[in-house]
Amino acid sequence: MIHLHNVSKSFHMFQAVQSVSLTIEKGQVHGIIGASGAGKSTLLRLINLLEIPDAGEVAVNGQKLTQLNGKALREARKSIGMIFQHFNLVANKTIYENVAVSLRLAKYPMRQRRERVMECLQFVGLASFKDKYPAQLSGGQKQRVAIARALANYPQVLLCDEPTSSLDPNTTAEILGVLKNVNETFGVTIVMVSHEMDVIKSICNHVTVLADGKVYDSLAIEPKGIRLIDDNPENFVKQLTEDGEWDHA
Ligand SMILES: Nc1ncnc2c1ncn2[C@@H]1O[C@H](COP(=O)(O)OP(=O)(O)OP(=O)(O)O)[C@@H](O)[C@H]1O
Repeated sequence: MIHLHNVSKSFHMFQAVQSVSLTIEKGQVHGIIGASGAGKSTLLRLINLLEIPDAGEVAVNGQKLTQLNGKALREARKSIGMIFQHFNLVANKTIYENVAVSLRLAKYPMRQRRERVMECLQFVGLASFKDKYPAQLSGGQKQRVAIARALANYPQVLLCDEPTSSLDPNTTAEILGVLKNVNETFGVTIVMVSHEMDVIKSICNHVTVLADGKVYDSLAIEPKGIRLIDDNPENFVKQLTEDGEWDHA
C-alpha cells in the first residue's frame, strides 16, 4: 500500500531523513515514534509529498507519487487524508464549510456535497455542530472535525501528525477511538506520528522507530487498547499525595 524506497530529505545541508525504506501494508495502524528531531513529521510528510524527497521513491496505492506532478499528483493525493496536532481548521468558516472545502478542492459533484459533508460529520458525532465556528469547539471536537474533513474524499490512507499531542488524556482516548473506528469501519490505513509511547501502544499494530533520520527498527505489536483515566478531582489529589507516584513518570 505504501512503499518508501531509499527516501532522503535535507534542509539546508541537514539530513532530516536518510535513505529510509519502509513498507506499510493496507489496513495497518502504523505508528512512527522517536526522539524529538528524529525526522518523524518529515517522514510522514514525504508519504504524500508535502515534502518533496531529494532522492528515493514514494509509492502509494501502486502509484509512484515521485513520478507524478501537477494535476496527476493532486488527483493521487485525494486518496491520502491528513490531520495535524493543531487541527488546521479555517477560523472564519463554519464546521460545515471546513469539511465542504475539501470536497470543493477535489471538485466533488456539487449536488452530492451536502450529503457527504453531513455523512462525515455524523460519523464523528458532530452533525449538530455544523453551523458553529472552530473557536466554539473544544480541542477534541476540533480534531474530530479535522478527521471528518480528511475523510470527505474517501481516502485509503490517513496520515496523522501528533493528532493527540494538544489534548488531555481522556480527549486523547476519544480521538484514538475515532481513529480506530475509521480503520475498522472503512479499512483506511493509518500512519500516526507520536512521541507518546502510550498513544502508539494503544491502537497501533505496527511501529517504526526512527532515530537520527533513519529506521532503527520496524516491528509488529499487539495493540494494548485505549485507556481512560479517572479525571475526578478527588483522584488527582489522591495521586498527588500518594507515595510512589513518581514511578509513573
Ligand atoms: N522546513 C524545515 N526547514 C528546516 N529544517 C527543518 C524543516 N522541517 C524539519 N526540519 C528539521 O529536520 C529535523 C527533523 O524534523 P521533524 O519535525 O521531522 O522531527 P520530529 O521527529 O517530527 O520532531 P518533533 O517530535 O520535535 O516534532 C529537525 O532537526 C528539524 O529542525
